[in-house]
Amino acid sequence: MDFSHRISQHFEENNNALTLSAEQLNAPLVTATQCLIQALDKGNKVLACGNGGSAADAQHFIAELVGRFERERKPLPGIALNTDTSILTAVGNDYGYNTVFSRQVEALGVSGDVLVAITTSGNSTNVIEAIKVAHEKGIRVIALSGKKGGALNQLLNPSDIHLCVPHDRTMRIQEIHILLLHILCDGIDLHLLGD
Ligand SMILES: O=C(CO)[C@@H](O)[C@H](O)[C@H](O)[C@H](O)COP(=O)(O)O
Ligand SMILES: [Zn+2]
Repeated sequence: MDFSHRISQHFEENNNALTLSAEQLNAPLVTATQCLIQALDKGNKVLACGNGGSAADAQHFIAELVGRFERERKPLPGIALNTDTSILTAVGNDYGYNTVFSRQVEALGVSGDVLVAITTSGNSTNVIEAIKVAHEKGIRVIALSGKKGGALNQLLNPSDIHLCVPHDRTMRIQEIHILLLHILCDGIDLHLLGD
């Protein structure tokens, strides 16, 4: 078994995906950074959700808002919708798994908030349902996806922001999603604290 060759292939594939993402996602990342800054400056909050690895990414991002990123600053308001097991099990059990995020957007979201919706396929129904409720409530959506965006292409509004990683493998998409979220954190800190 040639592990060494396979490992090299992972690095090379990641590198190629990263180069393409840098070319394609700079402009939407600027818009996403401005969207978050605008909401936070007005006192609004950030909601985030995703499944599996994307659930980890959502809570990682929110921890960097509420806690801190690289430098000391005030805590920023955000809630990861995939972290409360009582809500997830009650809503999942009583209303179905497809509603576990949308019901929380309904309960917690207000106009002017931002929903960071993370799905590598663009097709997870519970994330899609959360986006639909966000639209109903005047909540702007920053969607992180891959695999050409899936159902998000039909669903997102012109005022939403789509950060679609140009790759088809879930792991490569997730690796770049965490970079994108760190770039957004850095943009917020740059606005609040300067260079
Ligand atoms: O992390 C991984 C695979 O790398 C998995 O846990 C993965 O996140 C799960 O299969 C998710 O359910 C995939 O959902 P999505 O990205 O298509 O919305
Ligand atoms: Zn993963």
